[in-house]
Amino acid sequence: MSTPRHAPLLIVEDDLALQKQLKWSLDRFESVAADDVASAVLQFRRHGPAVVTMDLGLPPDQDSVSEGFKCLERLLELDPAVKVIVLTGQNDQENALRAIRMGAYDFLAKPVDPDVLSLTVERAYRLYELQQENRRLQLQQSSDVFGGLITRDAGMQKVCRMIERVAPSDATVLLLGESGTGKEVLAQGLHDASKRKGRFVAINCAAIPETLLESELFGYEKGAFTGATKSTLGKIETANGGTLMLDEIGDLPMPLQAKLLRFLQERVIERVGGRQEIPIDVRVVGATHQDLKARIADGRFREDLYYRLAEIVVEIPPLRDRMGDAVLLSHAFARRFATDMRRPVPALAEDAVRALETHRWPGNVRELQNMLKRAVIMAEDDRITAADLGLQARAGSEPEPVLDLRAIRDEAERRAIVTALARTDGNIVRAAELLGISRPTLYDMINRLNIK
Ligand SMILES: Nc1ncnc2c1ncn2[C@@H]1O[C@H](COP(=O)(O)OP(=O)(O)OP(=O)(O)O)[C@@H](O)[C@H]1O
Repeated sequence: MSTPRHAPLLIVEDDLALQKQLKWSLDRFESVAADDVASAVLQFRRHGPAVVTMDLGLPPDQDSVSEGFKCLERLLELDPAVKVIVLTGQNDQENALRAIRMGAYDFLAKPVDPDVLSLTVERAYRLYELQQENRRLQLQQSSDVFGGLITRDAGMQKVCRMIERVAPSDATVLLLGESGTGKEVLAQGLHDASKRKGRFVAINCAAIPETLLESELFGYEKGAFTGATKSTLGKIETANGGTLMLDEIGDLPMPLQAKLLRFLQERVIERVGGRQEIPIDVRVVGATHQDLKARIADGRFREDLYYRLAEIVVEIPPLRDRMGDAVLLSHAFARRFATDMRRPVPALAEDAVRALETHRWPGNVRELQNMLKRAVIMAEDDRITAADLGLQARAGSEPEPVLDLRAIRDEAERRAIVTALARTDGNIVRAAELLGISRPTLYDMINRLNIK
């Protein structure tokens, strides 16, 4: 195995002859040396070693182990991932174990067998590298592709993985989800993960008057209409080489739907008032909260355009269906807004948590974000209450979510048994088979759960 380029071996040994010997027997590893705590810390800061071999008896008190333990503590403080191999005296089991308890990777008794030492160092390097790689992968997974998107919900995480998977392709993606569910965040994430060189450009088709939308999208030539004093690029051309997000595409007027379809088929545009066809390489992401199938049935959306846009359809779950996310997001937003406002980060009071868990979130994450901003401003004594959120706990309006695991388990078991019995028309033997349990166990459960 070769030495990792950026992380040398640090040898801490005050006996210079021994230091030399160690360096020599470990010469296949790039190494630096130190002979006391101060120089070890200095070398550590300078070189960021992956592995350290260390004598416990260091000056000024070579006969005790106090300096050695001090050194071990300091190095692990600087990098808890570093692998320290402690070299102890013969029969010094107690100190060896103490070092391991403090976080040392391994110990060897002096005089050290060079082959054993070399092997131990190599193993330490391998472990260090694996842990680094692991950390790198974890960071990548929770990377900023989604610009700080927060979720622990399985459905939403599936959406993120799906976006990451389709990102490198050129497929047109249609994001379906209620307002405020994070469609724009996901479209931007798709662009970032695609590594396309051009820009991410978003246009809200519902927010621009129909008369202006065509020139917004396709651009115009000088003199195309009154006020067109110079040629201007449209959003499609601006996004050339990148990604174009057509938000609220369900609201695109019919004449523009025809023009967009032509663009998606031929990948060329003509600016308003222009005659030249301009080839464009752009990844298109459509997004809408509308039911496009219903709009097709009503004759308000072109079916052929739908199939051009819907190469990949991603359905984004509304916030009320994301388990635990409302409270998770609330903590995150409380932290963010309080930090921005240079105020202490408030805690969520119990009635606030309950109200957050039961609210229906018609405006999804955007609604929650606004609510938390207001609450951080309103909150007194570092606590956000349901009243600060403007969510009065409505007595009896929603049942409180059950958190009792036994009750949840009983309910799930009851449902499975009732379903199995229904499927097998009350046949206990077949129901037990279906459930993967024995017949007596099924009888016991039927009794315990009081299933009639
Ligand atoms: N999971 C999330 N974690 C953190 N912030 C989020 C998350 N989802 C959305 N947001 C934030 O909520 C706001 C609304 O998100 P976004 O604009 O992406 O929603 P949208 O679905 O595109 O809304 P609309 O349909 O109304 O355009 C943004 O400020 C966004 O940063």
